[in-house]
Amino acid sequence: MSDSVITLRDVKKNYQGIPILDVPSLEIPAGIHWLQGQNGAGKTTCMKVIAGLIPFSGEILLQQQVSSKKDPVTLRRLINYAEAEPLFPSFLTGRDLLSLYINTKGGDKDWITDIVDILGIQGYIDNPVSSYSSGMLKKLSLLLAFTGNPALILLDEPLITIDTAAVDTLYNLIREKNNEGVSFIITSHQPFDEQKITLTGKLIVADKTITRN
Ligand SMILES: Nc1ncnc2c1ncn2[C@@H]1O[C@H](COP(=O)(O)OP(=O)(O)OP(=O)(O)O)[C@@H](O)[C@H]1O
Repeated sequence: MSDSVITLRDVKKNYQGIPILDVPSLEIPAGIHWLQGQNGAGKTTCMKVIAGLIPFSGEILLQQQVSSKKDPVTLRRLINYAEAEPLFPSFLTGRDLLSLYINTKGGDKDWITDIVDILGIQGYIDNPVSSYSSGMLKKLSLLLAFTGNPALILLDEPLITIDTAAVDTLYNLIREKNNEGVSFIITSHQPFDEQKITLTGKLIVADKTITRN
């Protein structure tokens, strides 16, 4: 695997003409990165740009090979994203969403089923997501971010609303997948337990740009 997981080249993102991100050049090495910045600095915008979920100008390269310009579909398949405050169509059940993700993204179904059990989602997986509490919804959304065979997983505020047992499970999942070569970019306003995951470095979003620290 290339040492670089994500490269940004002249990436610019505006909302209604207002510049939010302007990153001339950034290379992010493989590993586990903590994306930091003040409220409104542009962390979520940065994740949505990298995940290919919102339009932007410039180019993103995954592992110096897969280009957002030339191969956006492959790029999206290899990058998973869990939103800070997930929203899903209310009439779908957790199982509907899980099946949809597994069918679209592939990956190891048995491994995912084991995680459903470990996270304790099996008790409500057949209920519509409209009946889920915010923590239940968050666990489901984190689980969905681990489906398929991603090269990079983006987790936006994964520690909020989940209980301490789920936080430990999440740390274990991150460690396990990182050992298999998956990289992570994670935002959190709370510090990580660095006894449980080893961070590669920090990415700071400020003044519309992103710097490595
Ligand atoms: N859909 C949108 N339309 C217009 N402006 C937006 C939109 N989404 C975000 N913004 C603006 O872009 C800027 C960056 O927002 P973003 O959500 O990326 O920040 P953040 O660093 O994730 O913040 P927080 O720590 O509060 O979650 C903010 O000024 C915000 O108001």
